[in-house]
Amino acid sequence: MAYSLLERINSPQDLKKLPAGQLAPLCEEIRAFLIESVSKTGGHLSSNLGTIELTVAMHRAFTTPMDKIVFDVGHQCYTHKLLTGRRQQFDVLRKLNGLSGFPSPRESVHDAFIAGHGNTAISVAIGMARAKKLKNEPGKVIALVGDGAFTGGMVYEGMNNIDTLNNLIVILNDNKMSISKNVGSLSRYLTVLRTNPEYNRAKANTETILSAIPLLGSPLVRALQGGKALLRRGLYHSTMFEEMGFQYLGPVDGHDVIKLTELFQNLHHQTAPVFVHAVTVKGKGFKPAEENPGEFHGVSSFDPSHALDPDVAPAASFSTCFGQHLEALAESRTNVCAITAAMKYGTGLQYFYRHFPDRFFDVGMAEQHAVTFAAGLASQGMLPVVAIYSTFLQRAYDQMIHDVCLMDLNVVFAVDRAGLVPGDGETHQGIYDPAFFRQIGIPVYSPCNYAELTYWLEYLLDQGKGPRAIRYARGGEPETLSLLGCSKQPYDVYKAEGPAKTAFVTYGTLTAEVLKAAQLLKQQGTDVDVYKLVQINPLPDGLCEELTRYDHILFAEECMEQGGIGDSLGAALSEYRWPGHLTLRGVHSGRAIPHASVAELREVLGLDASSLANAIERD
Ligand SMILES: Cc1ncc(C[n+]2csc(CCOP(=O)(O)OP(=O)(O)O)c2C)c(N)n1
Ligand SMILES: CC(=O)[C@@H](O)[C@H](O)COP(=O)(O)O
Ligand SMILES: [Mg+2]
Repeated sequence: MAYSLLERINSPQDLKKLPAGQLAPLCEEIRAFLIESVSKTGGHLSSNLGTIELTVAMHRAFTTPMDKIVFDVGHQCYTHKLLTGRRQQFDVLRKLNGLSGFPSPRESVHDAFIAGHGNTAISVAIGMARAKKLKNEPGKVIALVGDGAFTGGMVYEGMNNIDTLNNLIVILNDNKMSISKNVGSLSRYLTVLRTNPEYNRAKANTETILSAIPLLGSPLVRALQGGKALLRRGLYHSTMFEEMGFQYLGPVDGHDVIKLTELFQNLHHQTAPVFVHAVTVKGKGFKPAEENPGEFHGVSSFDPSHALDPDVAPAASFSTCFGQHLEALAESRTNVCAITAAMKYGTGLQYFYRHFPDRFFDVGMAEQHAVTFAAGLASQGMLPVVAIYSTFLQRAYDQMIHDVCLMDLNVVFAVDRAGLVPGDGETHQGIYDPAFFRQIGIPVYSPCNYAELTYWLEYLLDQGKGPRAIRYARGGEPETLSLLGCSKQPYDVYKAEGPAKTAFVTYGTLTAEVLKAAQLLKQQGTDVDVYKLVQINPLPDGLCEELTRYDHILFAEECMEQGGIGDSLGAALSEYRWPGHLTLRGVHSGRAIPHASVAELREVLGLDASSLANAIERD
């Protein structure tokens, strides 16, 4: 398809030169381009289709990089990237050395701040706006935040600190969706704002009447927004956002690019922090995505003419295996509850939800609350299973210590996306949890295939006591690991044919690479025994004694090396005054992990079979 207008936009300045009458046609071209391109590369689709007009209007009314546009989560930044000179890179979206799927200041001066985890944009924007004030710098800071992101507590911490920053603009992109339908009282409140005529009519009239009076209008409007809450409340229902110090404008049509542009251009005269409530449709303009925005939130490549069938069962994966087995276990274990932080389908909990809706809790993008909520449940005898991606669990570090461990409460952490993940890049890697669980003292189990996940999940529910974690990779089990069957012991040894003075030690799906490395070494005449751990913290009893018989041990893990499980093995072996040589292979801090396939990431990090085999040869 020809994109005659879009091809004329190679910088934000080009957009400003476009006649106003061509803005809506440009948005349609962007929409068609995104459907065509993302259907080939995969990526985030429905969120980006829903923010095209908002983004065009922002770049029409504001001037980056002087004005800062801060995206919350950042998965909806594709139009922003198209308008800032990166159209030609979309064929390598989320690919090694290609375009990131999230904002990245390393990629462009127009990307104000990195993003990937939600609820951060308002805090970032306040910091930037305050810095502009302190440095007496011109320019606005605009935070684009979704309604799903508004279910996270940090958003309220930020709004509590907006003070009188009249260079701050928060745009709420309200599409009633998180990844699945948005949840909680905030979502219900936004529905009132969208539909209650009191907010719609009274607000618009009051603002229009008052700001139409040139001099009197603005001081009076200022007074309404400022301390004169009683006066304001006498005039109309004030919104939660006004009570926090914003001038609230909305709800406005988030797809009317002309009106949005006019609104944003008027904000150059703002006298207070402004909150724009935009209403959009997630998946706008692509019928299958409009009808099923959750299915099209994150997509792999697909044929746009044959939309995904939402009733088709998801492919087998660790998440599906976890979700289906937890559902089965919960039948007789009536104290088991399941908690997700806005990732019902991502964690496979849709099965539990359909069977036990009363014991299922989607708390929104609120991982800290999820963990402490679980602690509250456990303190009263329930057995909560908290299913959170490794990367998102990072933000509940204190809650795990303070609210779960100090009282030794019965909480099971189901840590999904544990290890390297493709596509999402540096903000989403599941590489820190073994180190922080080890530091906190939470037992961790790492099944390498579905059979082990099934066995050890049941074990942890029935035998475990206090906080405990089971972690598993994104996607499906490697064929070679499925063939290993289920290790019902804390660790297993796969002996070489001949006597071995070298051992590989590893856990999880990286075992597939390690077994391949052992094969490569065998072909070169070197026998290596392979130890596969399931219980990784604390190290299993008897492991260290057994390992002291080797001269050389290579420990490989798809996690941070510093503080990782290899570290704990090193410490344990030194207590045995083991004279041998330990080689650690993991992820090193300070190394940005690019967006790429897991196989490519393992090569980049030296965790692929040949690198591991060479590590033995070399050392
Ligand atoms: C802290 C955190 N938890 C969970 C996620 C996973 N996640 C990515 S996008 C998303 C939903 C975002 O909804 P919203 O902010 O409304 O944006 P929309 O996709 O509707 O445009 C979630 C839960 C995340 N990125 N960060
Ligand atoms: C943007 C975001 O954080 C989520 O959409 C995340 O990309 C989901 O990851 P999975 O694709 O592994 O479920
Ligand atoms: Mg949303």
